[in-house]
Amino acid sequence: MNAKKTIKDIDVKGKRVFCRVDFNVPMEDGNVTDDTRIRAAVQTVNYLAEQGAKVILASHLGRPKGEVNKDFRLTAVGERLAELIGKDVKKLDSSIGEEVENAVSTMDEGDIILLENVRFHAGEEKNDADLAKKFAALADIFVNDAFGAAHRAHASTAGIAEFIPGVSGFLLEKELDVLGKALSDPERPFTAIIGGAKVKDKIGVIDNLLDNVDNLLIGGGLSYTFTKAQGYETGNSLVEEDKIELAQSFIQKAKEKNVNLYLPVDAVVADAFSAEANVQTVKIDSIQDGWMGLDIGPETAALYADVIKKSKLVIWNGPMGVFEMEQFAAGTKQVAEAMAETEGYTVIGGGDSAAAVEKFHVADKMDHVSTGGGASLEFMEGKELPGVTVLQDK
Ligand SMILES: Nc1ncnc2c1ncn2[C@@H]1O[C@H](COP(=O)(O)OP(=O)(O)O)[C@@H](O)[C@H]1O
Ligand SMILES: O=C(OP(=O)(O)O)[C@H](O)COP(=O)(O)O
Repeated sequence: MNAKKTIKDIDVKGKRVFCRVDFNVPMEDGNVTDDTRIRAAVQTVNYLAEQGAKVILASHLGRPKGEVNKDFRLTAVGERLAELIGKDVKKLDSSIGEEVENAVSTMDEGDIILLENVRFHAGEEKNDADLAKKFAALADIFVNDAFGAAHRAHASTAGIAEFIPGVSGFLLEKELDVLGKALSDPERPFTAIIGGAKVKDKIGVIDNLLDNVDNLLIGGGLSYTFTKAQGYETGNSLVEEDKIELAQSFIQKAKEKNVNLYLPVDAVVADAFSAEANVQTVKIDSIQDGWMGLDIGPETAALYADVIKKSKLVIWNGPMGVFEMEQFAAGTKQVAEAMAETEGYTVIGGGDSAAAVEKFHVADKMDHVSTGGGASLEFMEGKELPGVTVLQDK
């Protein structure tokens, strides 16, 4: 991938800048529970404002499926950003239309506006040209600093650059630099840990990882599709039925490639997806009807911790369990602590994984906490990231 122009390479003074950030942060009861991604954007936002740009920030939050949904408004995010930068952030209730055009037309140099969730428009995820054109009409320059969403070809991450010139922000530049260096000639043993709940997004990544890594550890919601592929029952656990065969083929490929593929040997199961559920620890071949796996078991966690501590490079994306609930947090905590202890170079990717290492107070022990989960995985696979491809070459 060619080096891309950054905000340092252009003059932004007096210009209207449409700056796409990834403020898709974990929320609970309308409050931001982890502000890692907001803090990660501060450098770019401050720089643009200090240079005298008119800063128009845009982000998605969650997956509201193209409709306005009050649970996915960016209001609390804007408030948190304002606290962090110590400047006013004018939060709007829409991302296109008259309110937005009027607000932009009265901006002074250094002013900051935060648009409403761009995914309230169905055209965003469809990369609709009309919507992209409307975003572009608000600004003179497109700055992409949304590394976490750079693997999405959406109207505000990619389409917009068809109409106005695009450059990268500091966060996007740093992520590409650090991840690129770690992976260009990986230190070995090289271990990848994949978990979380976005099974469809992540399972495909495994194919390419099997060409590169020495050890692959699978946990989280993703692991039960593999459990099923091993021929065991999974009760009510998260399983993508149409990916079972693919999981079987990965088990085979790992053998052929001499990759150590580690799958859970035990699980913490519950009779409901709830912090108050009844819970027990079972061997992986003994998940009963009516129970669901919500964390890796202690034997699995110990095994994974041991592999991590012996690795020279470890990348981790996706929690090992529903760590937000105390009863299902132990597996993720143990993996996080092993990551903190290993002498190997450690990279964490993903909004929830970053939140997990924050929660367990080990974020500062990691070599790099990436703001992108899917994005860092796709980058590691060597895939082009649409949000990067559209930017101007140096
Ligand atoms: N066994 C499981 N069943 C259901 N959800 C799970 C399970 N394990 C982890 N999760 C959930 O996965 C979510 C994170 O998944 P994902 O978005 O893929 O990770 P990231 O944001 O780090 O890329 C967490 O909110 C966690 O509660
Ligand atoms: O949280 C994100 O990705 P991640 O869970 O892979 O880290 C990004 O904001 C992208 O969100 P999306 O996966 O709904 O497109």
